[in-house]
Amino acid sequence: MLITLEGLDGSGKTTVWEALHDVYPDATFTREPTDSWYGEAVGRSMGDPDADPLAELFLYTADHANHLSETVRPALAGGDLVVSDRYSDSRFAYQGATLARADTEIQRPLEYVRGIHAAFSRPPDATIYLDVDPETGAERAGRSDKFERGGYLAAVRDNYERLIDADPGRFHRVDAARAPEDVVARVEDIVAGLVDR
Ligand SMILES: Nc1ncnc2c1ncn2[C@@H]1O[C@H](COP(=O)(O)OP(=O)(O)OP(=O)(O)O)[C@@H](O)[C@H]1O
Ligand SMILES: Cc1cn([C@H]2C[C@H](O)[C@@H](COP(=O)(O)O)O2)c(=O)[nH]c1=O
Repeated sequence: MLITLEGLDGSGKTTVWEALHDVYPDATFTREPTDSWYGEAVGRSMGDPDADPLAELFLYTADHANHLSETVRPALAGGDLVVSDRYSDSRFAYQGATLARADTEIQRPLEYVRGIHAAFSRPPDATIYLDVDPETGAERAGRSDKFERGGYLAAVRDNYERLIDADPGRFHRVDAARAPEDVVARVEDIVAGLVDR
C-alpha cells in the first residue's frame, strides 16, 4: 500500500512522517524530492529564482520517475507499506500554481501536469492532506518573504482543494493547525485504519 503525505510547506508532513517510523519500523519511508542526483538537480532549480518553470516541472517529474523505478515500485512489489513525504500531488498543486503564474502557452496547468503523469505514474492508495492556512505554513517553514510566499501558497492550497474535490475517497484531511501531538495521533489513527482494512 502506498500512502502519501501532502500539504503546504510547514504543514507538518515531516513531523508526521518521522513519527510514523516508530509505529511502522518495517515500512519503506521515502520522500520527494529524493536525495538522488535527480533530486539534487531539482534542488538547484529551486535555488534559482530565474529557473524556467517548465524545465523545473520536468526536473521534478524526472525525479518522480526515478523514485518510482528505484524505490516505490520495488517496495510495493515486495509487499511493503510505503509512506512518501510528498509525491505526485505536490507537482499537480505546486507546478500547477507556478505555471498558472508563468508566461507560458499552457491553458490548464494543473490538468496538464496530471496528464504528464498519467501514462507512467503509480497513484497513491491513500493521501493524508495536512490542512493549514498559507500564512501559518509559511511562518512555520521560516519563509523570509512571508507575504509573497503566502500568496503563492494560497494558489497551491486552491489546487489541493481541486484535487480533493476530484478524488474525495483517496484524501484524508487532517486539521494541521492543531497541536503537533494531536495531528500525529490523528494521522496514526487514519493509517491504522488504512493498513487494517
Ligand atoms: N502541528 C504543529 N503545530 C505547530 N508547529 C508545528 C506543527 N507541526 C510541525 N510544526 C513545526 O513546523 C515546522 C515545520 O514542520 P515540518 O518540517 O514537519 O513541516 P513540513 O510540512 O515537512 O514542511 P516543509 O514542507 O517546509 O518541509 C517545524 O519547526 C515543526 O516543528
Ligand atoms: C515534490 C515537490 C516539491 N515541491 C516543492 C514544495 C516545497 O516548497 C519544496 C521542497 O519540498 P519539502 O518537502 O517541503 O522540503 O519543493 C514542488 O514544488 N513540487 C514537487 O513536485
